[in-house]
Amino acid sequence: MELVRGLHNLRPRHRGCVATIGNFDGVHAGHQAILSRLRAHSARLGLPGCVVIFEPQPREYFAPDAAPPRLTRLREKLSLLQAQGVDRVLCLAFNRRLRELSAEQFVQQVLIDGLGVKHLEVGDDFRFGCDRSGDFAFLQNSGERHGFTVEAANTVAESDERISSTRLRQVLGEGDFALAERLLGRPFSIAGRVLYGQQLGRTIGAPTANVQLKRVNPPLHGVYRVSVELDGVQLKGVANIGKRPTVKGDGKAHLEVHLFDFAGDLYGRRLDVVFHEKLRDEQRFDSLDELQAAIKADFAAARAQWGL
Ligand SMILES: Cc1cc2nc3c(=O)[nH]c(=O)nc-3n(C[C@H](O)[C@H](O)[C@H](O)COP(=O)(O)O)c2cc1C
Ligand SMILES: Nc1ncnc2c1ncn2[C@@H]1O[C@H](COP(=O)(O)OP(=O)(O)OP(=O)(O)O)[C@@H](O)[C@H]1O
Repeated sequence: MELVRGLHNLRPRHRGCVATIGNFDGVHAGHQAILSRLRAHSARLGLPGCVVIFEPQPREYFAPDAAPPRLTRLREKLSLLQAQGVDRVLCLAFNRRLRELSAEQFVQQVLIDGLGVKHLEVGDDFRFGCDRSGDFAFLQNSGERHGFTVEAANTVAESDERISSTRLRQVLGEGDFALAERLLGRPFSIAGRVLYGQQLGRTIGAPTANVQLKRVNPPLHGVYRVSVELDGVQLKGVANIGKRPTVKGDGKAHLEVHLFDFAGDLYGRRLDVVFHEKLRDEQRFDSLDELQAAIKADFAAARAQWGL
């Protein structure tokens, strides 16, 4: 899969493709349905399938402090899109210039001049352009004038409710990982590289791998039962996602994972942490002794659930 960052990096060889546009945060089952339509049209026309995404996502640009948590950061999103058979991703910086483009200018500059789109696949509720003025009817009309076809994919629902990134955030917030798995078509996980921590964990009997969380605002908070696949073996453990209010920290959210019956060195490795169950909220304890006792209880609870 090829990643093109910004319109200015598009070359004449990129012209001629089938495309879809959106945030695709989480690459959930609704997104996967669109991507499957994209693959079908790509095969029919013998043209590459291209996904246009934005970084930051529009709401992160408009309201950085009030934007919803990210389900997938760029790297995770790209690897999930690749796994869905996408040939090319055009990642556009969402900035003032982009936000000011009218729907008409967006079609002209991105779809026609940039990508030479022959078929566009969108969801039935898709809106774009300055003030979200471009909708399906607008796209169909543009297509007729510029020579591309447009198709609106049917809504994918679960229990009569539309699957969306927003719904996933809510379901994850409620700790319903079984439902999250149905909406995603895979278990929810967070991937990242293991960084050096403060080395305090081992002194309180809980050595942890500190997984780099590039998200300021993760979709989960608290203590969870988790697993990690390492060299083909499933390791079981517990994780805490939070600001660690008991110890002096940097005020940012951290993801720390303790794996049971494991003593290897994980520094520098990429882990994909799969979440299975929420055990409790993160708390501020008055002493390290109390924190240590709580962590010990978390370990016991998770081990019991895992049958270890
Ligand atoms: C299972 C588990 C539960 C945790 N719960 C809390 C908590 O409720 N409150 C808190 O302040 N920190 C909590 N922590 C984070 C610890 O404060 C942290 O692991 C410890 O400070 C070690 O940090 P270090 O690995 O950077 O040295 C938890 C960690 C684990 C592994
Ligand atoms: N459940 C679904 N069924 C069909 N199409 C969908 C579904 N969810 C999203 N899409 C389509 O996938 C494309 C990308 O969607 P996008 O990520 O922007 O929205 P979303 O998942 O609904 O997120 P949000 O909850 O933030 O609105 C859009 O064309 C959208 O209409």
